[in-house]
Amino acid sequence: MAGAVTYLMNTSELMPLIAREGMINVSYLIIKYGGSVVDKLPSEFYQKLAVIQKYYGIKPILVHGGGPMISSQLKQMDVTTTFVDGLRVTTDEVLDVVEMVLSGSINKRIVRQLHEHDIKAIGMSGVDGHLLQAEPVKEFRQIGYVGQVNQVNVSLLKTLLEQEYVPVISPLAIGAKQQRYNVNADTAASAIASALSAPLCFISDIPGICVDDQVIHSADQMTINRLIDSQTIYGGMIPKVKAALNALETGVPEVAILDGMNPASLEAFVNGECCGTRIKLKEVSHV
Ligand SMILES: Nc1ncnc2c1ncn2[C@@H]1O[C@H](COP(=O)(O)OP(=O)(O)O)[C@@H](O)[C@H]1O
Ligand SMILES: CC(=O)N[C@@H](CCC(=O)OP(=O)(O)O)C(=O)O
Repeated sequence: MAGAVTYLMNTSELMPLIAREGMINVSYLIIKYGGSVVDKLPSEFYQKLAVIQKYYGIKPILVHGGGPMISSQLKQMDVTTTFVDGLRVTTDEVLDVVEMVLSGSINKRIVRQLHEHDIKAIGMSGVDGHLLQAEPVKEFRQIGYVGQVNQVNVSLLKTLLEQEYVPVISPLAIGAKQQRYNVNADTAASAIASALSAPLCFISDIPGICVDDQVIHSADQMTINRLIDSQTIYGGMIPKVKAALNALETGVPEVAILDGMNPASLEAFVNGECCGTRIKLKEVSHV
């Protein structure tokens, strides 16, 4: 017990227990972290997660990626892999590897990391309990078994959350005829955030959206489209910003891209403070 008290005093003191202006006022928080940081997150990140759960009373849901690990496994197997606009071309053979890497090794590794930090966690993919139901993306002829989520089993999620579990979700989904789909982890997280109308943060290996090597702390739809057109936003950042905008369009109150190497950013996001890049549909003018 003495340990628990010391821990509380050593974090952001008791401040967050009192609601402050700007602090997000929600029950759930969707946190997506990508393969770029999955094995690099410092222990303080998980400590902050515990603080958010235990002292802010917010129920986190983790959605993870693992793109680089899938690519390296495919390489070991001599299978060539390609991407179209940040989405992996997914054949049946690739799908097997995606499921093995994401729902097998990465998902369980994250669950163990959470357990090490005294956080009750349960790992599952979108296939389990029909958590994420999907249909093929419209470009399926070009990119194969890539899905877009059309339904989230919210009642299953809520049952787990009520039991104080943190769901750790790998982004595979199930279709109408039991077909599995590979879903980009950013879009899976966005669909879950929309289904729960909960804030969403993307934890990545960069401090936010960068322009000329500088982080921009806020970006609206118009700015994002311009940055995509000029190829200032490219690769894996494209599905991320598209997922962010889609989330905002479907009722998600707050979306940000945060730096996984800065554990303070998660708590700053919850407190409504400046951190990473906040995505907006339209920049609000203060004049
Ligand atoms: N304007 C940009 N600002 C920051 N990162 C960008 C930008 N455009 C593209 N990126 C790339 O996006 C990457 C993050 O996307 P991704 O690799 O898919 O990450 P994750 O695995 O965390 O989802 C960065 O490492 C960077 O290489
Ligand atoms: C369709 C599609 O591209 N799926 C992704 C799923 C993993 C993912 O999104 O991982 P990151 O978050 O690390 O990018 C893939 O196969 O790489």
